[in-house]
Amino acid sequence: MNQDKLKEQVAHEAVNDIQDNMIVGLGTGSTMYYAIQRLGERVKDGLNIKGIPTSEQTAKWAQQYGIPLTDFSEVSHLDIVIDGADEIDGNFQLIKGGGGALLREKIVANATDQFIVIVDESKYVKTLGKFKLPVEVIPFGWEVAAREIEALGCEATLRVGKDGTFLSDNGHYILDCDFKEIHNPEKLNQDLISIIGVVETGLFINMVQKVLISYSNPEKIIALNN
Ligand SMILES: O=C(CO)[C@H](O)[C@H](O)COP(=O)(O)O
Repeated sequence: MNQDKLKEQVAHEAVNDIQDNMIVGLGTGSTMYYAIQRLGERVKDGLNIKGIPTSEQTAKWAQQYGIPLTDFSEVSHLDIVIDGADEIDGNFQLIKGGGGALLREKIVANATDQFIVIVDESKYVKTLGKFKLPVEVIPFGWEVAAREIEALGCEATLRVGKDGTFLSDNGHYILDCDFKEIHNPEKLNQDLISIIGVVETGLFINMVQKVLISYSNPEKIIALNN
């Protein structure tokens, strides 16, 4: 089974957890696309929910599929948040931000006690770090922040989009940081966040309640509860 099919299956499984009257955090990325599509079908069939999107792209998809949206001016707690990830390890620690939405994703995930992560088998790793860690930084003086980040033991590359330097939905830059292997994600997160100019990191530490992983051979979805 190809990776897209695995993403679709795990996304559909997660949407089964959504019930009437919930406020739902909607993550970002290609796995979430399938979840939004499926959730839109359930809304069409009468499910009454409101979503909070973690990116402009997710907001567009949600509107396209008829999912009513709300925001933090109306809501302070979310009943459930569903999101993809770039890597997850056996301690439920994550790397996110491949799509550049890590800041809003972390704000939304922090507002629930039901943060559900949906991944295909390729994302479940022994040690984090093969995927370059996204770190969101203020554009002014980003070079200084990058040098301090590199002093922690990585190569930091400024992310480029199709129109030049990539800008997050918040108007910030993203540095993709190649640490190769991250053995103490909690400490690294602390070290990074203490650098002036760093807005947020793609390390999601001790935030996940449940992960759903789709496998192809044999075909199955495994739920791991934290
Ligand atoms: O963190 C993210 C976006 O900022 C995504 O959840 C992550 O990049 C996974 O994306 P995909 O489902 O497309 O593989």
